[in-house]
Amino acid sequence: MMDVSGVGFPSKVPWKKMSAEELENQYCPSRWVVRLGAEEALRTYSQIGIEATTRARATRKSLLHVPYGDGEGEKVDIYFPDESSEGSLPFFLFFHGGYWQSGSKDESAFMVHPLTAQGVAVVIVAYGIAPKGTLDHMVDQVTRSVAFVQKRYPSNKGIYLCGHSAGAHLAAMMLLADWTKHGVTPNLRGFFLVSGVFDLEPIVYTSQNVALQLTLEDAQRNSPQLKVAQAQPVDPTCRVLVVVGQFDSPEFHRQSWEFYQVLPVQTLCQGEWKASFEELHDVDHFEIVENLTQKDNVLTQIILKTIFQ
Ligand SMILES: Nc1ccccc1C(=O)C[C@H](N)C(=O)O
Repeated sequence: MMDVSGVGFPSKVPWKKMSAEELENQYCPSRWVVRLGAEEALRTYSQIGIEATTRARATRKSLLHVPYGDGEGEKVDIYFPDESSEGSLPFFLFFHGGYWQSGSKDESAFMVHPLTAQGVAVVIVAYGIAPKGTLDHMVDQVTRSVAFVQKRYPSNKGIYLCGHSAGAHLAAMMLLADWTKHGVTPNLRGFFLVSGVFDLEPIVYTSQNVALQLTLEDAQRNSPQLKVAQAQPVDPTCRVLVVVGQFDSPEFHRQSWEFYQVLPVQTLCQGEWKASFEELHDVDHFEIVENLTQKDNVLTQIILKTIFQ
């Protein structure tokens, strides 16, 4: 593709100059894991997710497979702190990753133990992955899951959305949601966008698109990178944290940094979101979430501080 940036200036869209192999590589997070081989990294990730979920279900008060809609698979698992009054709590919703085509709520309860121990209710959200589900439908499902939590727990102490990888994209799309047609305005107080993809155009040219079947128009319509500057701010004190792992690929770093740059942040008194950007030291695309099983982990602590500030 042609470089229109001019000689001597780095292209604003470096991926357009990449070979197909390089683009594929940049958007394959497991190939950037340094501590393990790619396949072993994916296996370990799912194993840690399954163990955390098994533990959460065995030790925490929970409501499992609660429907948030009539569609197949439109379910959430809700985990509560011990001896809590069910409604008056901060709610932390997690949207799993896996390029909108893998992963499930049943292996994604990473953060349940440390967050519920501190008095936070954790909701792990399932959505209909590709090739069965389309991206537009996933965005609609996630929107309905957030509205569902607000309707079920109207006295909540804040709703916090966290997504990883493709799930961070889905969470970011909630900055653009039109809540009026859902009959409720969720009490959104924070977004934790972990190693996300916010401009979907490059994905169209990778093997991920075999299952996704995104057209360029689908990708643009679903790119918060292109839309968020025009979005209505949610709540003046709502926090948006964009975070990426040190060992994430350069394209993943660019995705997070550029999304942070277009967030309409500015100052609190102008009524816009308080945003911050963090590169987490010494973690890759998978460890960044695996470590949420630990209470002393940096990101766990950032999440707790944000919720209880
Ligand atoms: N399973 C995941 C869970 C979370 C986030 C990404 C993935 C991926 O599999 C990404 C891609 N297929 C990879 O091999 O890196």
